[in-house]
Amino acid sequence: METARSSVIVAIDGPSGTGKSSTSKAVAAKLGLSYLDTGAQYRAITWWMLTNGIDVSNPEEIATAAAKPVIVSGTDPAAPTITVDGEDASGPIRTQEVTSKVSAVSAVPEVRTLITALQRSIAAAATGGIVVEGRDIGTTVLPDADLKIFLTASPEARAARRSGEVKGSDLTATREALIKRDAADSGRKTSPLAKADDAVEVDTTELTLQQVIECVVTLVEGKRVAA
Ligand SMILES: Nc1ncnc2c1ncn2[C@@H]1O[C@H](COP(=O)(O)OP(=O)(O)OP(=O)(O)O)[C@@H](O)[C@H]1O
Ligand SMILES: Nc1ccn([C@H]2C[C@H](O)[C@@H](COP(=O)(O)O)O2)c(=O)n1
Repeated sequence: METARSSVIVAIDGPSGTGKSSTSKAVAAKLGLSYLDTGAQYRAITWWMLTNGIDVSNPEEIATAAAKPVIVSGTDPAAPTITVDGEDASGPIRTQEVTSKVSAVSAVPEVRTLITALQRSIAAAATGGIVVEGRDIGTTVLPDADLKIFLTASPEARAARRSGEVKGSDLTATREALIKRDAADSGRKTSPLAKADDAVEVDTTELTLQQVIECVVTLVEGKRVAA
């Protein structure tokens, strides 16, 4: 007999610009789930390091400072928030400077241990279910997630999407920057960007955002009704 499950944990991973945030937020809002942007947490710790004079080219210095900032994520998909030591960090974490340094900071094992523990505690507290998006959610953070999705798209499509967000941006430079960041995120030793063996891969290159959202909603609904 099929029974409705009260909560579901969804892990959505993939490279930069594949649509993880847009899709995860929309799916969570539509299904009444919480939402966690784990990239925002790595950006937040990177921003704290930069504003506190930490040399982000020095992994030992990063490791020593990693436990100092207090990072708090709000999980309402309609208004996700992120604060560092009580200060709203949602704007500063999106600067070019943070984007260019976040891969180096997030590769430090001590940083990953702390942020992973934070992510697991947030997921455990979300008793109504949650969509968690990032790079290592299905492989490392929540290996027992009910549903794992790995979004992909061609570098050209991803660069075009990102360029569309910033007026006058250079498409080639945008493409090179995201390929470089993906290579760093995939090549690090500790919990690299990777598809979990049991993840469903969705290539979004030729899909509209609405089509991706509908596809993921269908997959989640399938999991919400337990066999
Ligand atoms: N299928 C799609 N078709 C067209 N545009 C899309 C699609 N999916 C997402 N976008 C757009 O692409 C941009 C990047 O999407 P989004 O921020 O959700 O990606 P992401 O995977 O979370 O990226 P990052 O990992 O860098 O944060 C946004 O402007 C979004 O509206
Ligand atoms: N689970 C995660 C999420 C993010 N990161 C790192 C690697 C990304 O380049 C960076 C920023 O993420 P974005 O905001 O672009 O989604 O954070 C990670 O290592 N693990």
